[in-house]
Amino acid sequence: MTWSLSVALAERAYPIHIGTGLIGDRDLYQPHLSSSQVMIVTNETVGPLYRDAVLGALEGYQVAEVVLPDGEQFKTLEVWNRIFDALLQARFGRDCTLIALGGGVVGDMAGFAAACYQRGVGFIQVPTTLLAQVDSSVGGKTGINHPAGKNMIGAFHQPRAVIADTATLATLPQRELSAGLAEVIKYGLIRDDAFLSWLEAHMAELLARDPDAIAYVIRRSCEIKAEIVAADEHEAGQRALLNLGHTFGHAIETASGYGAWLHGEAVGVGMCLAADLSMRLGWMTDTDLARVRRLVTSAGLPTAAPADLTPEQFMEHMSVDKKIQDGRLRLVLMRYPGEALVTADIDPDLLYATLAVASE
Ligand SMILES: NC(=O)c1ccc[n+]([C@@H]2O[C@H](COP(=O)([O-])OP(=O)(O)OC[C@H]3O[C@@H](n4cnc5c(N)ncnc54)[C@H](O)[C@@H]3O)[C@@H](O)[C@H]2O)c1
Ligand SMILES: O=C(O)C(=O)C[C@@H](O)[C@H](O)[C@H](O)COP(=O)(O)O
Ligand SMILES: [Zn+2]
Repeated sequence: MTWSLSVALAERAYPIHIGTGLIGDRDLYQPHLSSSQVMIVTNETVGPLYRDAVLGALEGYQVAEVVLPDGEQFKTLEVWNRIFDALLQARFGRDCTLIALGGGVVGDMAGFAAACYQRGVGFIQVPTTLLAQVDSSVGGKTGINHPAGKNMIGAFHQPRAVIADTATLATLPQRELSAGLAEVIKYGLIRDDAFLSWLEAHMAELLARDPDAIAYVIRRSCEIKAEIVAADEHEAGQRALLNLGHTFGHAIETASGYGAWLHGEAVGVGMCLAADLSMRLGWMTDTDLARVRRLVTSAGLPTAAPADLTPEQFMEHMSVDKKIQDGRLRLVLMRYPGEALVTADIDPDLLYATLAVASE
């Protein structure tokens, strides 16, 4: 069974295909290739597993490949530049197409390279992690990290298509599966209490990789993300809700120097901290907070920040958050599980109180 949905962005609308065995389906790629020149951007883990399937779909095309080192710590300017070296070495022109084959790190870097190469070329997302299939391959946020902050250098550049082959998840390590579930939980918390209840009831099936359960959460997550992106492509408003847990989570990732914490793990902790602060503000109840923490735990994710990250260090890292306006920190918090909001109206003492218990 294949589901296809569309990200409704007028002349830049694009399909998201979700199903098993899609990675080798020539018909899904062909309409989105601008010429015979195709560059596969992958990493040293995913390339050996799935490049042949992609190559099978591209017979007759002039295909080149660039293989990046694997890990969040390599989402850097220096490593990103290797994509341009490869494109120039292959003498690829403005009508080439990039294929991002891998998780969110490869997708963000390849997408940003596509945004910049010769001032912009097309790219196709072929996400191979749960996190990338439910979140990072959709919506056109691309970029790289800076030592001082996550995703600090980047561009909005939408893919031409997303081809999410759920069969690729068979080789994904369990820790990475859990990391992907953090972003899935996020969608429930920001706008779908029924989905949240469904996740509570089916977490064991998801962790056991039941194919129907996995396909359902990818589809529902992509539906929610596609709807939000279509309404607010450049994050002028409601798209910021997709950042629930990320101001705290990005601080954890940056403080740890990238890589020790998976993005999804940091976001899981971040959502617990957002729930804690929402409770201190009198919005959520302690029952709601316990529910959020229980769900995050049930997905195999941590709920506590590193013990050596002080509130002052947290604040320092959070002070470069991209949602800051007029020098004021804005956070995504929750009125209750299933309804999030963005607010700058944050009592510093309550925020400090949340950060002071972050590692508990
Ligand atoms: N652009 C966005 O909207 C967006 C959204 C969420 C996250 N992100 C970014 O995505 C990144 C996290 O993505 P991620 O969680 O996919 O991490 P990742 O890209 O590092 O992939 C996780 C690990 O799984 C391996 N892997 C990938 N697919 C595999 C497979 N099928 N089988 C076996 N191993 C496989 C990778 O090599 C890597 O070691 C972060 O940099 C985050 O900032 C971006
Ligand atoms: O697509 C979005 O918008 C998101 O915020 C999705 C997030 O899960 C993702 O981690 C994103 O890269 C964070 O964006 P940033 O602007 O805070 O770097
Ligand atoms: Zn994220």
